[in-house]
Amino acid sequence: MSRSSEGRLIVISNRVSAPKGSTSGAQGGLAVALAAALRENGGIWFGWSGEVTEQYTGQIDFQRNQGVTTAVVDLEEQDVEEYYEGYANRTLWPLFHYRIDLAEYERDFAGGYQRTNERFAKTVRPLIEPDDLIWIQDYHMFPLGAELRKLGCQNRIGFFLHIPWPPRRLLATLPGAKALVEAMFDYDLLGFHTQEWLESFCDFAIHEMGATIEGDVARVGDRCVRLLADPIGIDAKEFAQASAGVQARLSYRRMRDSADGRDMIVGVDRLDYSKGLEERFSGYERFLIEHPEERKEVFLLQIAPPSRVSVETYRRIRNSLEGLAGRINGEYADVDWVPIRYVNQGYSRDVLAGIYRAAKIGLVTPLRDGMNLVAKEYVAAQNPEDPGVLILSRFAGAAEQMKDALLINPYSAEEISDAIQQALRMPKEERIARWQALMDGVQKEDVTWWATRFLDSLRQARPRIEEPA
Ligand SMILES: O=P(O)(O)OC[C@H]1O[C@H](O[C@H]2O[C@H](CO)[C@@H](O)[C@H](O)[C@H]2O)[C@H](O)[C@@H](O)[C@@H]1O
Ligand SMILES: O=c1ccn([C@@H]2O[C@H](COP(=O)(O)OP(=O)(O)O)[C@@H](O)[C@H]2O)c(=O)[nH]1
Repeated sequence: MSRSSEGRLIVISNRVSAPKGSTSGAQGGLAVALAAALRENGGIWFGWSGEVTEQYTGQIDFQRNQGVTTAVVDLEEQDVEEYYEGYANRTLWPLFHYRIDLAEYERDFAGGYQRTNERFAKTVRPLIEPDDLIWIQDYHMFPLGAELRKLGCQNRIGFFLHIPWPPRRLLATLPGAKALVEAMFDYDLLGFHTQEWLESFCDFAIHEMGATIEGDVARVGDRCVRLLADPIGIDAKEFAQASAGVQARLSYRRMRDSADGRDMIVGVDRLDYSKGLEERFSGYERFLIEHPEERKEVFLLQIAPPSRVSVETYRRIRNSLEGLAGRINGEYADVDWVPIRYVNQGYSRDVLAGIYRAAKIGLVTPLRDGMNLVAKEYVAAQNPEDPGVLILSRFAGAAEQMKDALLINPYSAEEISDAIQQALRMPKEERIARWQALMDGVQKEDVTWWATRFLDSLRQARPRIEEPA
């Protein structure tokens, strides 16, 4: 990453993980990526501590860990309910994943979201120095840039969206959609994982707000913002190393022993309705029905740690998935074989690396996903001489880069079933050729490439000039 002499990097995101070494805990890929960028540039990572306090004080807890300074604040119960669980995860998350049937439009959520973003802005503002580069992450914080501007912040501010941008007609159902997009013109740079999400943003801006697009700049009246499609990657080198480490070797051996000669198919996802887990199980069941001769030759290991458990839709998906796994196992299992091993526990990425490597197939079938880092980790963990096959949803952001996977429509049980059969029968030469092409991409377009492209582009933005009072 090209280090700038210009100033520090201030990263702001809802979740802040103290980096304890990228593969030592069950931290997501985003946390790893941001920690790497901060180590490189120096600076501060600000956000919510994940803790609840009786009354918001704005008191910051600073910590320094492995070259990264984190600065976190506690939120009030009401903030958590309205901002995180409410507007972020009951309104925006379903809407941006094309599930308006699940999206809840409540004034209290919108109000709490705005209030919490104002609180974040006031709290972080005194930490910002004139030369700092500010990088705000994700849908929890759309209005934060505008709030910082109101507090006189003239720094270059970039925003990166980690989830899809929905089609215009869907976004138009959100009360206050225009104001939300309007606020995005206070940023200097907007980053999306894919060209598709970027074009959907432009479509809304053009047709609902009268914007014009000139090259990579969107303009509404006298306000403009630069746009960048910048797919996030993983730390491929480190992940490949981790998959040769002790933890990974142990988990690889454990899985091979317990597989007892059968082929393992693996899925690893937060327990989230966007990940298409029910459709995945149904596709796998279709495979068992269409290929009875394969029944005892394979099994599906689905790792699905619970996520956002205080939100009702997440409790529902957990119940329905348990029911579905139980029914499929009840119907097809024998005394010496169960078709699905369904695990609600999270594992460290070292352990996951060994599990990925032991799996003949990586089954990644989200109905919509901003990127999906698991798809990239699965590829990075494979044995180059005998790699497994990645089956990937066309509707994951990762599909724009990973064309050598077996790309499927996750809504079609038949396509999932056919792809499983094709992967199991795939000759070794084809597996190696596909894997090599995928691995080249995962290595080249890694997490450093992602952060560097974004930050270089942000640095090129013209600094804003203080308006005369
Ligand atoms: O913080 P949580 O509410 O527990 O959720 C975990 C993260 O989920 C989302 O991840 C997204 O970012 C990934 C990295 O860019 C991407 O690969 C994936 O497709 C997205 O769903 C969310 O956007 C993060 O903010 C959350 O921390
Ligand atoms: O038990 C688990 C399950 C997942 N992950 C990590 O969580 C991240 C999930 O990222 P992805 O982009 O696939 O989906 P998200 O959960 O962010 O929507 C990946 O780095 C996984 O390795 C983990 O560390 N332990």
